Amino acid sequence: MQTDLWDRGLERLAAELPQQQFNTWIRPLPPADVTVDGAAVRVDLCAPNRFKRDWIRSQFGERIERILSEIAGMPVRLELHIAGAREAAPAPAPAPVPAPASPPLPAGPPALADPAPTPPPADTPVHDPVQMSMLDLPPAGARSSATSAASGARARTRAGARKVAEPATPLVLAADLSPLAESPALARLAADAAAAASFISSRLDDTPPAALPDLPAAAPATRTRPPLPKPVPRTALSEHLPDLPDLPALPDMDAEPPVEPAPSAEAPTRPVAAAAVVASPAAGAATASAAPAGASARPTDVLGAISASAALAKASAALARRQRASAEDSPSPAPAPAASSGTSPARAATPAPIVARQVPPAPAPAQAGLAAPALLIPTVPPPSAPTSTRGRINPLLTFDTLVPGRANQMARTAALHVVGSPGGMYNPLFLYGGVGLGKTHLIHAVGNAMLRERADARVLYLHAEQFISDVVRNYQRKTFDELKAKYHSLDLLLIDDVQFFAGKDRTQEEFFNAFEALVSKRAHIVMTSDTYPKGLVDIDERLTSRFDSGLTVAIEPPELEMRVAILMKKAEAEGCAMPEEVAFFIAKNVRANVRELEGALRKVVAYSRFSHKVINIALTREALKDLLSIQNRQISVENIQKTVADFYKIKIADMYSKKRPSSIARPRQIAMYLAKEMTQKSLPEIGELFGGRDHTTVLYAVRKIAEERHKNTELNQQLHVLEQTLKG
Ligand SMILES: Nc1ncnc2c1ncn2[C@@H]1O[C@H](COP(=O)(O)OP(=O)(O)OP(=O)(O)O)[C@@H](O)[C@H]1O
Repeated sequence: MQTDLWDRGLERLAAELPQQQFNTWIRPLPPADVTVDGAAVRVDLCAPNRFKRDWIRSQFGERIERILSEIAGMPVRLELHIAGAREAAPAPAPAPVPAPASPPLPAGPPALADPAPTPPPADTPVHDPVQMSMLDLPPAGARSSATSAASGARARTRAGARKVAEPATPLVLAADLSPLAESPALARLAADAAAAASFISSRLDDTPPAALPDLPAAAPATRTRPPLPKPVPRTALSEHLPDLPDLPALPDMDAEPPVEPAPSAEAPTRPVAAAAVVASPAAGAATASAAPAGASARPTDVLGAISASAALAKASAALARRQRASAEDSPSPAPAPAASSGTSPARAATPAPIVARQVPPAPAPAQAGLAAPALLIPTVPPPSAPTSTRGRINPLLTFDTLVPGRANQMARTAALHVVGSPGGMYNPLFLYGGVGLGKTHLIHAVGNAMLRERADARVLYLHAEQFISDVVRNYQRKTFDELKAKYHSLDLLLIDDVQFFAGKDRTQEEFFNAFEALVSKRAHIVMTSDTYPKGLVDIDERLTSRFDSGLTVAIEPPELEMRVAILMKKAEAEGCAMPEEVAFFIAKNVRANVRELEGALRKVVAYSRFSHKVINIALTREALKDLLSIQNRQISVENIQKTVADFYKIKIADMYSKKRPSSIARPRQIAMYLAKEMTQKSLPEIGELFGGRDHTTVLYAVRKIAEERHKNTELNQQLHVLEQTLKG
């Protein structure tokens, strides 16, 4: 009966876990060994490395055991091993191991937890083919293929094993943590895992203690391992450089911004938050232009070169803003002669009333998948690039280059739906979320996909500030018909950061008119904002209620797996060898948003190139030391307690008190959650700092808030605010 226990368990896990988590952690595991004793079952599972073993144990151990127990109809004990270690030394007969509920591991200084307990030698980049498979995540519906892949190799059943007397769960989940106590950082990791183990075991206390089996001493596992997937080939980006899509020429930085000051004072005054369209290529160009300089520099110049690179990135962002402002003079696609004139196309162009776009010739199949994200653009395009046909849509920001994950799953699905049936459901589509989470990328992806579907579609992307500028200019020139003709005739309007309309009455009026005109003729509108419609301030309710009338979807900060996948994908496109543990290290320490992840990756790559050293944890730690030390300095549990107490208007003392009314207990749970998310403290350490609470209380709070965050928009918003406040 137990022969297919693991396969059936896989099916349940595939159904219960978010797809990306399943694909990242569970699917690549080789089939488990199942050993049955009359009263209980033991399942032996191998993870490819220690990091994964510990992560799977702490994050999924309890769930796996529960699911398998339900399927088996008897208690199931999960044993997790490191693949190589287990194969090299067949498991001896398990001896009873005492399992302290919370091992007394040393509390270390607030250093960074290193997710890879044993970093490889500096010159040995490690590529885990299993992990690399993340880069090629299957589409929705792949669960069945995932499980059927696993069903090729059946879990085996062994019967007749003798029984053991000790309770199994604490033993299994707390086992094998001792090596982690070697360093304080690892000790904290171990403490967390042990705390999780203890918590899990406490929840499974009603399992009959004598019901679990021991294994026969001479029964080493034999298993059929499916061949590991081949590592994704790392193609040098330079091979494809000539084939990269053309990008807009960069404007003259010294030129004055073209938008004239408006008497109505409605002209944009705030700095543009989302400059992705042009900023990203520019930032990429900045990195690239720093590289040759750095390449010829002495290794001692590395830090200077990196700051130069950062300065260049900043300059290019400013330049991008200029470029966007310049585009105000040419809100419509420039006529071809102007675009190819070799001067700044934005300046040469004359505003045209209708925005019509055409897809440029599709790249050859070999390059189609290469659409490199912004980080990876290594060169400035020639000024004669034919930009006019694409207008403001960045051809690099496509669905192909957008890594999917739980954080953007809904938004991405909705966006694909818009492409599939524009003007149909979900109109308008309102995407919101914190900075750098991919909102701009996603609406460009919609634009690109739409143009690919319908070359003659009239599609316009613009930042809200560009719309404001347009309104101001037409107001000054009294050319409202032009404005109407331009916007009301679109098939798809993609407008970024609509929170910038705040307080701009005339702009809101015009946008309202455009909105009504477009929706009534079944043209589609996709908007982004930093908050949900009802959270927008100083925007007329008749607009915000319309924003909310289609589909409103949040984009969340990416979870660990997604951050790793993004890093691996961007590094791969860069043609750079990124060991998996380095990706984990960066992803664990840079959590805020994708833009920061990109920045961290860019630094590491530059550091490696300038110093001619291979990328490993030590180099990464060195390259990111400023970033990491700032994080450590700024975010302490005390800081979190104070910030949360201020936010919810309770006393700081309530963070340590035993009071239980929900007006106090809830902020306290939120503070515990943030402490776990934003610091390197272990659960017991956090419990101690919250008035000596047990680690299980902290774990409960962390899970509760994490789960609720996905369902409760208001809580999610509050957490965003708190996180941004804490990050400064
Ligand atoms: N899921 C993802 N996969 C790959 N790249 C991503 C993803 N999400 C974001 N990025 C990249 O991160 C960078 C920032 O994304 P983007 O500009 O779209 O963020 P945003 O949400 O619009 O931020 P802001 O609110 O500051 O404008 C871009 O280079 C984008 O390509």
